[in-house]
Amino acid sequence: MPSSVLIIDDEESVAWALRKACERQGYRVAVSATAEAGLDLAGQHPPDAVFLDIRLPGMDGLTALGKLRHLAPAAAVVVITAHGNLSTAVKAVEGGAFDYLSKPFDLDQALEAVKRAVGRSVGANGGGPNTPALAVQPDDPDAIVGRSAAIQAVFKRIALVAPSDACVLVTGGSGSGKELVARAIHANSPRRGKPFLPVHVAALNPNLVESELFGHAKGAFTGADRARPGLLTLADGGTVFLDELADIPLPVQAKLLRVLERQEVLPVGGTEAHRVNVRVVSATHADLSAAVAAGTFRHDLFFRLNVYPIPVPALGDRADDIGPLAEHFLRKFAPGSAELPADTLAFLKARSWPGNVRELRNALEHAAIVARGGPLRPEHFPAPMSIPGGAAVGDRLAAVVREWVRDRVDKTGGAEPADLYQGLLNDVEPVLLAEVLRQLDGNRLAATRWLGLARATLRKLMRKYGLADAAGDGTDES
Ligand SMILES: Nc1ncnc2c1ncn2[C@@H]1O[C@H](COP(=O)(O)OP(=O)(O)OP(=O)(O)O)[C@@H](O)[C@H]1O
Repeated sequence: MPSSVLIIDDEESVAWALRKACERQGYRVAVSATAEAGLDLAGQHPPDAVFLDIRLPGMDGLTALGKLRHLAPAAAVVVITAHGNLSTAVKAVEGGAFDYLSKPFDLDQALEAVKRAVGRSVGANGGGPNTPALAVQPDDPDAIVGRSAAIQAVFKRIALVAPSDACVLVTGGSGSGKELVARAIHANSPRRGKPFLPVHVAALNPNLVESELFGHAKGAFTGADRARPGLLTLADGGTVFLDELADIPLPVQAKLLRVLERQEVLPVGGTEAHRVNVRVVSATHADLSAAVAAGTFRHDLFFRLNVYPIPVPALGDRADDIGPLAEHFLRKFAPGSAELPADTLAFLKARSWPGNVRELRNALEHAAIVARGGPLRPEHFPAPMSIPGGAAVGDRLAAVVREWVRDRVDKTGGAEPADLYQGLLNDVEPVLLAEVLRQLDGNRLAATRWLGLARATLRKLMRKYGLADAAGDGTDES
């Protein structure tokens, strides 16, 4: 008998598209626009999988989720949400949701989820009555503010991994919120009554990283006049957050691996290891796989720490979050006074944020001071910060491309932009060709190799951009 899918969503177009996609896969499909009707259907014919929207007229999806668990305990529920927050994601996982999709999603994603859902064994998901209650409230200083689809994907990953003991590697640019993510994992885990200890590896004296982490025995080195426990021991039962993972010296990496594999710590100069129970969440803005390839980071440790990756998107890639974040920070810096007019918000969305959310927060604090209680205007904001060597050149290029697109869109004055793709090439190609030719003293044959272009293509492009005369050296051209 074909597997059956129940779709509970009041958005007709979404329900229709899901139904068609599922029917094409050979599933039997029932649809309802309200939770109440959906529960009736589920009671009569318990489905194998359910798509359940959170925002519904009448009973909301999260309440319905609890009821579905009783009515159709074997059904795998894929929760769908638009503008969900961490609370929604955690509640969905707690309520036993099998998966979580944020709108807009593409149909392939949905089909992937439903395939896994109908194929799973009952009770295989991590949710259930033993998962902890939501620990981060919206007004909490550690609340992760945002409503973009990109940040909702982060909420989902936090919610799914929090109840376990798995090591998590949080990646993302400087100031993007990696430590907040680590705190949210701890706060929503069963370890939340125990310490959360952040270790900023880059800020530690390299000679002391080892004793900071593992502690030392009395007399281990000059000045060690008494034994001292390390951070891993102090965090026993809780979570250690290792920030700037790439900066951990190689010998310390070997020792850390031992802690993770055996759950025991050997203090510097000590002879006896003792057991600890810590969960490690780590973060990096560096490309750790490149560090592994270069031999500066142990691959076995990398795989051990990267059991569950959570990439935090750059602020420039989630401009929809800038409004809610700005309101959140202004409530702190200028409660009740500072106003953010629409054109200032548009300005904030269009500019680049190499320092991500931290830069936005600092810029708003600055602007609130300069505006002295009046509405915030673009001229009240400091220029985008430059991170010398901080952002990889690829990241800076990506930021510039984003700015270029926004600039083009703004310039159309509300009309639809045209030929963006060719426009960007027209701006970028001549710079690329001219720089390569300059570096090769105009040698076109070598330039075709560097660029990976056919000679005829290079010749055509040079003519197009008026580079032929300037760069010609006659070495290889007829
Ligand atoms: N989504 C968010 N909502 C609210 N505040 C945020 C958010 N993301 C980041 N912040 C704030 O921005 C600042 C920087 O965040 P955080 O320290 O978590 O970033 P990070 O990626 O760990 O930075 P670094 O790479 O420098 O270690 C903090 O003050 C944090 O509270």
